[in-house]
Amino acid sequence: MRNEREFLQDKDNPSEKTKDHLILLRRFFTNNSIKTYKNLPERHNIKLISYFQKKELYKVAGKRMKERETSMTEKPLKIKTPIVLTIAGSDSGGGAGIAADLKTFAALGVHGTCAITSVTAQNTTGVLKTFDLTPETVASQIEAVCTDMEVRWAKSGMLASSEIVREVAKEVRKYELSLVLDPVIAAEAGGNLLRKEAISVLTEELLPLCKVTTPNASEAGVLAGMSVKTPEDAKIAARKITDLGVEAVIITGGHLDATDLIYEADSETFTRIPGTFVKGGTHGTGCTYSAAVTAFLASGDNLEGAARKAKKFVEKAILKSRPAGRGVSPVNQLGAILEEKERYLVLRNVKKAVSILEGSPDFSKLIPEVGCNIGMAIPEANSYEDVAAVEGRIVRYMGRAVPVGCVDFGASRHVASIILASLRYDPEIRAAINVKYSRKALSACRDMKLGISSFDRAEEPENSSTMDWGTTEAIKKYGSMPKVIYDKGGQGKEPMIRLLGRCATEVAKLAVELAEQIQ
Ligand SMILES: Cc1ncc(COP(=O)(O)OP(=O)(O)O)c(N)n1
Ligand SMILES: Cc1nc(C(=O)O)sc1CCOP(=O)(O)O
Repeated sequence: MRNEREFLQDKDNPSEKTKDHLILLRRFFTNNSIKTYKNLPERHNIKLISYFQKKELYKVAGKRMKERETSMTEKPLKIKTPIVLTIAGSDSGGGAGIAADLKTFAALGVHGTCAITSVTAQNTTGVLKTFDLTPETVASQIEAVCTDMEVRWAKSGMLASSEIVREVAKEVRKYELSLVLDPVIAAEAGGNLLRKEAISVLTEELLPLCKVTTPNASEAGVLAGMSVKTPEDAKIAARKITDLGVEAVIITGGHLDATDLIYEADSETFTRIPGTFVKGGTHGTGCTYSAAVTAFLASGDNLEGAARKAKKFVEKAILKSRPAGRGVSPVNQLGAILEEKERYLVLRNVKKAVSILEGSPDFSKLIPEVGCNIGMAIPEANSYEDVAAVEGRIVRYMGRAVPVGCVDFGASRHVASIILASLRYDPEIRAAINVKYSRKALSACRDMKLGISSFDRAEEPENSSTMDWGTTEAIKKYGSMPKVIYDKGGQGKEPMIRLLGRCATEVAKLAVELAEQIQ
């Protein structure tokens, strides 16, 4: 299909012209508003075509007009956000209980509501005092939420007393809630959260109404009446717990081998979900996990899917925890989800940067023999997996810059090392590209008034990583963050120029500008 100008300049073959013209017009109407229709005949010089079918034009226009009318009269599409409820205690330290639950719900895109069972005076060192609310207060909150909003999935945390457990069981029946029960018995840092006498009420009156329960090893031990010290014990305990009437149990492995164990009573199946022990604050982990399982189930995941996603989410939330207080720091739910968003933004930026490079014929001349890569890191990156770059690098092919593979995290070593080293000095500098070294290129960098520094491979100590050491050396020598770091190579090592910046598109534009300067 020719473009409009080629078409109008072609004075031969009117029948082909008409056919092409009609296709052009159809495209026009598909892509543009009907209002511009009146201007169309002049633009397309319709008189040129003797048997231009006006009818055809009107047919297309009419159809488009009708489509627009119906789309305007249709009711706007309602996308439902799941509404979930947490029935739990408050933690004045903001790490566990409803604070953790509501943060988790918000991070995972469901609307969270709450019924508070107990107010705890708590911080990172433990629970100092608890003030239980009356069962009536708890029931009232559940009623307020459930009579107004469509709540299907709920979770329970700290239930404090036999009376509250009984009341919650009544409300779960009344509103036919699908309940995820986190059997909160004590806080990790110390302090009872469920009275001893309430344990049997929990197992006999509430547990049989639940879809899932999410104990850790010691809570599973209490529910099953045995000690859970090994993965084998966990299997036995899981069966015993479902014998109490709950449909499924997930015994979290944080206190065992980091593997979670799901047991579903109906199918009598065990599923193991391996994980890794991660370092960071863990206060609120149990609450966050059960809230995440609830949010994923409410969003339509099956139990295994919800459990897998919840585990990953909690691991990230632990990694992202921030020091708070003198005891166990709380997990960071929003940090966990923001990192996902950052990764998406970084991927998008690197992809855009690659298309800037692909679109510049001049740039291909700056590609070194070993190829070039462009990378960008997420904020606070600390591993290659936190830097996105081009798999297999960018090479020169038929006078053009061609990315060999896709943009992905973990795709670079050299450029990623340069970025990770730069980040340590200036967290704003998150992107880099390597380009071919030449005296001309270096002097163009000077003309462009870019701050330049360098390192000498001959001075590199043994057993160091060249990129990490070289970047660090160059930054130290310059006294602040240079825009350009070069080295003149070494035995079997190509000399190289690296351009640094805040994002991948910034360094891509800089590289294209440099390429244009040295033409
Ligand atoms: C009010 C309140 N509810 C529950 C807990 C227990 O939270 P959990 O997530 O199990 O975390 P740790 O307390 O074990 O860190 C709580 N502490 N407070
Ligand atoms: C081989 C090589 N050396 C570079 C340097 O800066 O010295 S850049 C480079 C190519 C890019 O590698 P990657 O895909 O590992 O980032």
